[in-house]
Amino acid sequence: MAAPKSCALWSYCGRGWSQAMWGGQLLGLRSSWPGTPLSARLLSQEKRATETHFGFETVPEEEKGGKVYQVFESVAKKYDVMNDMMSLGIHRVWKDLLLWKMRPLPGTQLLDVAGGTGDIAFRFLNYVQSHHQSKQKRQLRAQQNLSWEEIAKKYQNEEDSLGGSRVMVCDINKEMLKVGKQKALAQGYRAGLAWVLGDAEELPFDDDKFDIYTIAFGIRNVTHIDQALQEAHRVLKPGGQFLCLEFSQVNNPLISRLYDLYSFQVIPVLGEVIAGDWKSYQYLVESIRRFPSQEEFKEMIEDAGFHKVTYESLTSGIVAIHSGFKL
Ligand SMILES: COc1cc(O)cc(C/C=C(\C)CC/C=C(\C)CC/C=C(\C)CC/C=C(\C)CC/C=C(\C)CC/C=C(\C)CC/C=C(\C)CC/C=C(\C)CC/C=C(\C)CCC=C(C)C)c1O
Ligand SMILES: C[S@@+](CC[C@H](N)C(=O)[O-])C[C@H]1O[C@@H](n2cnc3c(N)ncnc32)[C@H](O)[C@@H]1O
Repeated sequence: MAAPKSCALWSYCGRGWSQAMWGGQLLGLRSSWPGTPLSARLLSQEKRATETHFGFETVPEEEKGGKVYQVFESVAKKYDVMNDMMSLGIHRVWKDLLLWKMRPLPGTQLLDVAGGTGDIAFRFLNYVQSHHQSKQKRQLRAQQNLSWEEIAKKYQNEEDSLGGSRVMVCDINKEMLKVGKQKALAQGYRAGLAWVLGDAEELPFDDDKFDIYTIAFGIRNVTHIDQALQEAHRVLKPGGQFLCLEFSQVNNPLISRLYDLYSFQVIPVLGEVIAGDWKSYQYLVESIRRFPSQEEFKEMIEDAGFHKVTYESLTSGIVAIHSGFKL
């Protein structure tokens, strides 16, 4: 595996360890195993406290980042086609709905974390461009005395066609970003778009920098979700919005049974047949089941300091869009 050499991965391992030490001490105070020396008890509890989940597997915290990296390195090239096949295109509707909920204003600075192959960023650029163009058309119609040269000039300026809006795609995985950049090139996205390698738990940006932070199908894969939420809060400007699209909890028992059947019996098979990768798609469905419910995740967002936290369940709760504001 080509694990990222950036210090980001090392430093979050570092933080994971110190958090675990803290957790271990807390557990140590509460525990009461007779006959075991204190040092041994603390050591064993520290060890347990550094464990986390990778799907249904229990792994040491410091190993999760590398395992997640391997998954997305392995699926990167087939990622987009897999999503269309597995969801019968429904993931496109969910992503469109995220944009409709966002309703970016002219000049919006968006940070799309775990942005992968750029689906959210491209939708953002389409949205701001089409809204800016209709506004421009209205203005041009109002200015009857402009020459054709002046009109043509207005349409030619690519940067201007976005009304000052920009999107930064940030992802920890080089291969996902590589596919995203190739897609951008092929589909003609250039202006207002930047790609950066970075960890959601330790974002390489200053405080109070972005108007909107999005994370779509990304936060489930992060080792310390609370840390990623705090980072989201830090980099947003006051008044900025946090938006997260993620798998959630199905609220209808019949659909839930069908959903389980489809998830566990069909998805890994599709993963194997289309991407030659059963394990990564087994991880996908397991990680979905491990992710907190709508209400639990709402609380976590509030704990990170966000206000006016709400969510909307889509497709019977298969996914949900969470929103919060930094005040
Ligand atoms: C490695 O990590 C990852 C890799 C990735 O490629 C992607 C992600 C992140 C995910 C996204 C970006 C989103 C796109 C990906 C997905 C939606 C895949 C995950 C899918 C699920 C967890 C299952 C839910 C899927 C859907 C709601 C999409 C619609 C699918 C269907 C309606 C299935 C229809 C298929 C058949 C009828 C084929 C035959 C199936 C069987 C024999 C099995 C039994 C199935 C049924 C009885 C019907 C299936 C019923 C449901 C799925 C429930 C339907 C519920 C409603 C209509 C409300 C990543 O992290
Ligand atoms: C399922 S993909 C989602 C991609 C895209 N947002 C979409 O909706 O199609 C999950 C992405 O999260 C990224 N990721 C996982 N852990 C991360 C972390 N700690 N920091 C940043 N990105 C991460 C993966 O590399 C992958 O590209």
